Amino acid sequence: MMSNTVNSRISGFHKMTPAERLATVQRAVGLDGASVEQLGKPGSLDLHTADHMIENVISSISIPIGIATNVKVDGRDVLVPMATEESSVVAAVCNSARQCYDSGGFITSMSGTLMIAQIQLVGVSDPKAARIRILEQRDKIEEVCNGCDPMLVRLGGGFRDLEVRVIEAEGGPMVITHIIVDTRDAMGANTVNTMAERLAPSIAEWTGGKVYLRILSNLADRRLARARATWTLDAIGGEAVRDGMISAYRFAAADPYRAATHNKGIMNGVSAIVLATGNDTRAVEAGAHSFAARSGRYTSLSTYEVDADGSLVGTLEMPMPVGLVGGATKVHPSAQAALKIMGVATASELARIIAAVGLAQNFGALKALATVGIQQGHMALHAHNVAMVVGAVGDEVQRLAKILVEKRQVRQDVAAEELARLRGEG
Ligand SMILES: CC(C)(COP(=O)([O-])OP(=O)([O-])OC[C@H]1O[C@@H](n2cnc3c(N)ncnc32)[C@H](O)[C@@H]1OP(=O)([O-])[O-])[C@@H](O)C(=O)NCCC(=O)NCCSC(=O)C[C@@](C)(O)CC(=O)[O-]
Ligand SMILES: NC(=O)C1=CN([C@@H]2O[C@H](COP(=O)(O)OP(=O)(O)OC[C@H]3O[C@@H](n4cnc5c(N)ncnc54)[C@H](OP(=O)(O)O)[C@@H]3O)[C@@H](O)[C@H]2O)C=CC1
Repeated sequence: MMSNTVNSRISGFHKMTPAERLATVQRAVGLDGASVEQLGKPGSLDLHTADHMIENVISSISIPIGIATNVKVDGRDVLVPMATEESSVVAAVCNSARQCYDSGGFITSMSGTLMIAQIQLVGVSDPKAARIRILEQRDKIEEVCNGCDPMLVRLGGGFRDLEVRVIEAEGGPMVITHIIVDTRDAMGANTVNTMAERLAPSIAEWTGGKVYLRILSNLADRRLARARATWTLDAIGGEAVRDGMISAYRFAAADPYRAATHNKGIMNGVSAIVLATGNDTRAVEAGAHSFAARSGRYTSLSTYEVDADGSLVGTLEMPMPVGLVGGATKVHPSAQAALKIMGVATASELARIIAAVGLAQNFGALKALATVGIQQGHMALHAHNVAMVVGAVGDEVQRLAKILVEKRQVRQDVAAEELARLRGEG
């Protein structure tokens, strides 16, 4: 990890103004003036940069970046930037991380930074022999792949392994070659796609078949990020809360209808950091859901158990193909600033923080669901959005949201009536 030492335990951070929060983060991590200025601009992506990122640009949309406090990962406090449009997501992470801070925070690990590219071969009469013929060429394949990206090889990455599978598909067997590549600090899609395209003509030549697709697999199961945390009974409020949360997990483990929502909750945290760092949200989401279905039955990405002391232990394991270079990560100035706030030096460190936050997010939702219900906390924060939808401005937003929460009626019709009353029109 990079060397900035930070204390993520910041009580009442949510009560500050955005400018005060930015100043607090600046002080906490020693953020440079240019990054502070960048994050402080009203719209933080200039049109020139935007115009070179994607096609047909007319503007850019701003999504709020919130800071998750109280997060400790592998003994290091970290302030985590999260880009999300959904209220209560950031608050939930702060609250969950606070409850495991004193029991060690999050312990994380990573299986590696390996990505898989697939080459699809059809039209071979002897697919089993074709498979062996491709495997015989391992040295040649390694040479071709590494020849595509000498820079990556210099950085310690490059070709690592070869797998060839014969799959039964409609219309006959297909021979699917997997090249497994260490892409280091890049997510690696472009890197491995180049290798697969370069290799494809040789595969056709060695086998006499026809190659169609040459593309990475988003089921990045050689790039798993893992996190675990312990929540003591004192921290979470007793056995009944713990047992309710375990039951909630077991529900998700057993039922795909529930697992989809359970995993959506995990992705609230995961996608928010992936987006804040300019990484590919769709790639991580596709990996998460395909990994959740790897046994043939869609299930929970996280687990919850009771340890020998009676505490609640949560774990999360999921593909985390994110990078610090490549794609938009280096291009988007806010993504660069987000990385500086976290003080990460490698893609693996980023992936591990994301896994920790995914677990925190899941814990927060399960705890609310197993106790008071999701609406109490979520709707209290969502009330601000409802207030703005009906036209509240300035301090009306806070005042109207408070009235809606007190009335336990966070609804637009009620908000409109109450706003009129506030303005003395009703
Ligand atoms: C919302 C809370 C945190 C309130 O929880 P609370 O216990 O009422 O909070 P509190 O006022 O006692 O404050 C405790 C701490 O929470 C944090 N906190 C408290 N308020 C804020 C705030 N405004 N902004 C930032 N942080 C906040 C903060 O860390 C604070 O400590 P302090 O700083 O005061 O020392 C809680 O009810 C919660 O975690 N709820 C879950 C919310 C959630 O999961 N939202 C996601 C959207 S719903 C969804 O999409 C997914 C879902 C639910 O369907 C997934 C699933 O089904 O599994
Ligand atoms: N299905 C999917 O998910 C797909 C996703 N994508 C997109 O691909 C992009 C990501 O591809 P990616 O390959 O990461 O991007 P890039 O090709 O932009 O960047 C990777 C390259 O950066 C260079 N590099 C510099 N420093 C490092 C380092 N420390 N570690 C590793 N590489 C380094 C490498 O060599 P060199 O300098 O020689 O290039 C490497 O090949 C994203 O935008 C994603 O949206 C694209 C297609 C499909």
